[in-house]
Amino acid sequence: MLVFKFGGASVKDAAGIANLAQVVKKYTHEQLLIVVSAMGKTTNALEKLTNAYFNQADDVHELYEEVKQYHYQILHELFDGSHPVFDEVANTFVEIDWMLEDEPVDTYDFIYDQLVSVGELLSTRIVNAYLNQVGLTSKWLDVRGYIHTDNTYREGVVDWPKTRASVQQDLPTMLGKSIVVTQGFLGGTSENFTTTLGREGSDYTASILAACLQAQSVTTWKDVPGVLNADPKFFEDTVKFDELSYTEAMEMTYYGATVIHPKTIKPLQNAGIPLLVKPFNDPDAPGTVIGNAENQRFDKAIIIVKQNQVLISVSAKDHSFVSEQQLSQVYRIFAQNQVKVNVMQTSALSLSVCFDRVEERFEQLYNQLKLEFNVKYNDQLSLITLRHYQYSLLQQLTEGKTVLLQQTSRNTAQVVTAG
Ligand SMILES: Nc1ncnc2c1ncn2[C@@H]1O[C@H](COP(=O)(O)OP(=O)(O)O)[C@@H](O)[C@H]1O
Ligand SMILES: N[C@@H](CC(=O)OP(=O)(O)O)C(=O)O
Repeated sequence: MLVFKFGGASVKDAAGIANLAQVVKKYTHEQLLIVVSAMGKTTNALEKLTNAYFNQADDVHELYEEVKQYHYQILHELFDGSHPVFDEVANTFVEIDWMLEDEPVDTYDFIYDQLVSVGELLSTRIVNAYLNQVGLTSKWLDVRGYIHTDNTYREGVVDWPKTRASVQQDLPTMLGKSIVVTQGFLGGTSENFTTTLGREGSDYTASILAACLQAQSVTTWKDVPGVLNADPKFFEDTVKFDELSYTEAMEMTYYGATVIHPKTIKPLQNAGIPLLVKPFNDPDAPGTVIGNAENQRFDKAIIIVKQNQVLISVSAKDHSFVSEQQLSQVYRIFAQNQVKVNVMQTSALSLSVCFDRVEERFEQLYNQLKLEFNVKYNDQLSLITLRHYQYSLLQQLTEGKTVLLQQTSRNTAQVVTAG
């Protein structure tokens, strides 16, 4: 049994969905579970809609119409107007209609998940209908009844025993009968509310389902030839890895390589399932196999750049030395605000922490820190991480930039720069 994951870029238009079907056609001799993300940039559009609705802004209906138009245009390109998928999609939009009618009373994170999740519900309806239309028998599955999470909205924590039991109970029989198409990124709470697993979490969904089903492999179909030593959107002369160890892949994604969601690798490593990263526009190309590759040599360094970073500097109000108690207090505040620390450095009198600027969380984090400490910060920074680096590359990448923090170990160098 194989698990395929198709991300937003692969299903961004009608041609993408037709291409998905062509890829799937090559594997009809296998049992196939297909995990699909929201189409194109739908999640970003739904995030905007959530913000507008939460703040009761004037453009709520305009933003909603844009999402609708985008989906209906693709539907009209793929299906005859009388196809039942039009009703399925309309019924899915009704979930948004109901929410938008009332004023927001729940928390932002709760509302976010109920609205943003619609992207994956729509894309899977469309993909499933299209596969059936071209003769690839497939069934739509609501993943929210299978991936059980707690109620940490926007960052649902998976209840593995419950998830494993549900998945193992129904999926093997379903997969024996047809292809199964389901949503990435989503989970469900015990009260049947929708959760999401964190932005770009569909890779993680594929990994969870594969681990529960002891799948042969997971393939994530991407717009790149495989895992490269750097993001080709920002660097020229990148090289593709034919193989990569689970450990190296975990390190890369932990430091911010966006090609795979960081939570994806561990469940696959535990279950000994390889992760294939392949190009959706050249399905026969070998891509990258992430598995038990050992003693790998890295002739070229891996470069990971995270933008929109904040470097905050915290010191005691009484100007005393940084103590373990203060360190734990600072970490507690970061954890409470669900802000992940990317790099941390202490000196005698201050503690510097680098993290992603997430607008909805930043203000509260800053205010809480300010209550207990003296706080200064710089923003709009970049965090450059190099794995298997040479000193000359570090110099080259930081040339002409102001370095605000630097940390190096034998394998890894991290630099926070302005600009
Ligand atoms: N080291 C890397 N190797 C390959 N792609 C990378 C790397 N780092 C970042 N990327 C980016 O990851 C993108 C593919 O991942 P993503 O956009 O999450 O795909 P999808 O959402 O379609 O699953 C590429 O377009 C590329 O810009
Ligand atoms: N649609 C969600 C989940 C996801 O994983 O998407 P993608 O596979 O396109 O990165 C997001 O954009 O966050």
